[in-house]
Amino acid sequence: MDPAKTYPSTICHVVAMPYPGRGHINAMMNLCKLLALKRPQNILVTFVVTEEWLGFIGSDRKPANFRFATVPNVIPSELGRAKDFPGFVEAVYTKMEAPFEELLDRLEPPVTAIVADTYLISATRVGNRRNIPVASLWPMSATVFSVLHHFELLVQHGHSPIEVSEHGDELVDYIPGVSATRIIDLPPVITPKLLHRCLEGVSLVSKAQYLLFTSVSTLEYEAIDTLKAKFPFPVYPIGPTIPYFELQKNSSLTDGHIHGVNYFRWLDCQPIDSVLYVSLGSFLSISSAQMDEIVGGLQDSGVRYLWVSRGETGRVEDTCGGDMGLVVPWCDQLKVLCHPSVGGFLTHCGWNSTLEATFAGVPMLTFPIFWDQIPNSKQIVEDWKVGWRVKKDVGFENLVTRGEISELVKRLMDQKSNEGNEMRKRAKQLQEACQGAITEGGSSEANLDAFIRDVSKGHVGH
Ligand SMILES: O=c1ccn([C@@H]2O[C@H](COP(=O)(O)OP(=O)(O)O[C@H]3O[C@H](CO)[C@@H](O)[C@H](O)[C@H]3O)[C@@H](O)[C@H]2O)c(=O)[nH]1
Repeated sequence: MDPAKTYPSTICHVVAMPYPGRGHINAMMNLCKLLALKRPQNILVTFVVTEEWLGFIGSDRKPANFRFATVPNVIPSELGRAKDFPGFVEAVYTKMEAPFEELLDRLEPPVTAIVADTYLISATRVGNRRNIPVASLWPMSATVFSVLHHFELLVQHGHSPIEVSEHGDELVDYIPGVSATRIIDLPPVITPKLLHRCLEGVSLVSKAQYLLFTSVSTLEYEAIDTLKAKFPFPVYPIGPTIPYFELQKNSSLTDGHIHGVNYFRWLDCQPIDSVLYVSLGSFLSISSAQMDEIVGGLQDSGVRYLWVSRGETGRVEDTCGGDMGLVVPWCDQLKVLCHPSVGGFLTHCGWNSTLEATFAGVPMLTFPIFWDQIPNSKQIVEDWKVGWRVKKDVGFENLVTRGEISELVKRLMDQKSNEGNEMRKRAKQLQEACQGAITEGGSSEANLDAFIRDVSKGHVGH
């Protein structure tokens, strides 16, 4: 669709505003592509990012009725964002409203609905002021949403603020829809100001007209059901918001080239379920001493691995390398996880990675680093029982040793072990639940259709 073209006023124009971070943008992008693909004639999606982010994603494949629009770089650069995370969040909360509103003034055709990341409170405010319906997209688990939505309960029980080093093992069993969780497995308070900002985003959901979850209803049935009962508007789990609809697009022979290596071809040559995929996130990194233990543990295990390592690629390559492993700076993660040779995932438990591994039926070793990754790890290990913890006590300095890592990796990848087989069986069950949700008549598919029907009311062809 040509941005300069005029569109019929009857077209349903959805403006999407993601939070400017990879995990958030990916989820919003996948939702928007699905919306556009489902109604190629009746929906136009305008996806709003900063000029810097357009440089990163502007050349991505997209449907014809999906276009980008930009706001100026009013926030600190993505490159080095982790250096002052609180400052970055503050800028997102305070600097994006005016340029977003100015952009809306210029956009044609008139905007029918805004889909905004829950953390983008400015987009909700602008929508409210202009009487445009807002769908708040929560990019993390419904469980984490429930914890934050009921944060007052933690305060009432004396569990926040709290000294985690002394009370970390106390159980929180009063958050509606959330299974009993140790304090140490809840999202940690990074700074009081950040917590305040985050709670502000969650509380502003009450001013939206829809709440969308990137999750799947069967994965978090109780949390989602409780929240459905709380809000007077539709709550739609539409996940997993991962690019499953692009899985068939390229064959592994033409795809997968990076730095002169074709990692898909390498995977094709490995035995089934033999490769551990390692990715510990793009944003915050672990200490170099811990990294050395992981590298050593992997080598000692004798297990094959494909490691996505940003920043430290050279260092990891120098130490790893060899026939057993491949180190790349980036890969097509969902496709890698779905490759038959991949039998395990050492993950930082970002929510998208968690959904992707679940969709692919791959058991996990969890190494959460911060925020929602910690409860995600708990959910993977204790609730779904599709993984084991590598890092047990996030926030404490003690290293997980190479010996511990090597043992866990060997145990996970041992195709003959009973406990491993039990876990693989459960991973396949969750995989079926995820894949069922997106097939015709599945829960997420039905929710997405209902959402499209709701927002396109009054527009032709809904
Ligand atoms: O080589 C790679 C590495 C990553 N990815 C993709 O990048 C995304 C990463 O997302 P996620 O796993 O959620 O990690 P983060 O980028 O760290 O996500 C941030 O955003 C998430 C969603 O809000 C939160 O759950 C995390 O804690 C937060 O760090 C996923 O879709 C991956 O498939 C690739 O495609 N190739």
